[in-house]
Amino acid sequence: MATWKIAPALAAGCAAILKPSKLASVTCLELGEICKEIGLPHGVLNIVTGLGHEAGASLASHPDVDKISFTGSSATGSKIMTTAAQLVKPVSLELGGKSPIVVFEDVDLDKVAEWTVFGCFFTNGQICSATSRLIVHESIAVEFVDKLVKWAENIKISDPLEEGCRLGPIVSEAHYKKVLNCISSAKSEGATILTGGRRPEHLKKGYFVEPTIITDVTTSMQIWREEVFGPVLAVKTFSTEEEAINLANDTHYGLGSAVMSNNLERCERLSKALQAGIVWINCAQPSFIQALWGGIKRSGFGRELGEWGLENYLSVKQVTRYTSDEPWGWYQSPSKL
Ligand SMILES: NC(=O)c1ccc[n+]([C@@H]2O[C@H](COP(=O)([O-])OP(=O)(O)OC[C@H]3O[C@@H](n4cnc5c(N)ncnc54)[C@H](O)[C@@H]3O)[C@@H](O)[C@H]2O)c1
Ligand SMILES: NCCCC=O
Repeated sequence: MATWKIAPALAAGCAAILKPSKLASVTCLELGEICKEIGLPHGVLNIVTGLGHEAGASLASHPDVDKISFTGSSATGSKIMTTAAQLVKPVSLELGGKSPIVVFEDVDLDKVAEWTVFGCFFTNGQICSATSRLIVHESIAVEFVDKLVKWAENIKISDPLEEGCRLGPIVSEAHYKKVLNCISSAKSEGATILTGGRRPEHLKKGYFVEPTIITDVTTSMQIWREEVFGPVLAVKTFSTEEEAINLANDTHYGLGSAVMSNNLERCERLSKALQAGIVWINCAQPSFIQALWGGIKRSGFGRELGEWGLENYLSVKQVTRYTSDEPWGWYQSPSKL
């Protein structure tokens, strides 16, 4: 995702400093090597590794950094915005989400089961736009959720270097514990873990969590409201389109959303009604370099990718040249007195 920022920044003529996550610095350093190989002039792209509260915070508050483009959690985004405000520094923020996937009763259940599983469990749910809140029509809920459980239990969980792996480990020990904690809080609040919720039996080490589906969820539960950033799907049912929209929008996030229905007029209505920066119709997660990316509400602001991504690093300047031979004439000339 670093290239979502670096490519348009360099194309717009800016020099850039990339500060990767401490958990994912190596690929960014490799990107630096590639830039050297292709002859990018020294100093145009600078990569500073380090801890967020040290390296990240220092960059955010540095008077020579003219613009901050941040991808990360809403909590850190808020800190960065506070820091940047001191110097009236522009920011664009790509933050967290708790994205809904709304499934109507007229769909092909198997096709939509695969999209639902992919939308939430792809890269272990460690995607900002993971469609982690399933809102399914009550008339198909039992059959659909039953299928989801079968799809989830069929996912190959293994060392990501193993052939056919579709779910690897969580990024760190701390995050692994956070994911398990979210699941146990849901349980203690009265939700039901239909499948998953623990380490797979065949993997004795590594931060693996089985794909998890949770029902009997209420809208006040943490599992419905807060981002897990792990392979955890929370399920609620609806009876009318209006109820589905209200459930989908009842969140302080607004990044992704998906609607699954064979009625394209209904999809169109929902794509307008859903309060999110991204709407997928009859799919979830495919993203394209030409199509804008970004959220509303606490998922942030600003858009990356496509021509919108370039605008983050451009500043429009007004230049006015006076072309008339006539004087301006607002004041009376003293020579005429
Ligand atoms: N909207 C998007 O496009 C998008 C994409 C990917 C991830 N995300 C979000 O990112 C989060 C997961 O990533 P994470 O765990 O790395 O997030 P994080 O907020 O913990 O860290 C993100 C970055 O901020 C830095 N940082 C931490 N404290 C800082 C501070 N005080 N000042 C400046 N920088 C600081 C970290 O070092 C890291 O590089 C999730 O919430 C996810 O939804 C959003
Ligand atoms: N497919 C893009 C995902 C970006 C957020 O994590």
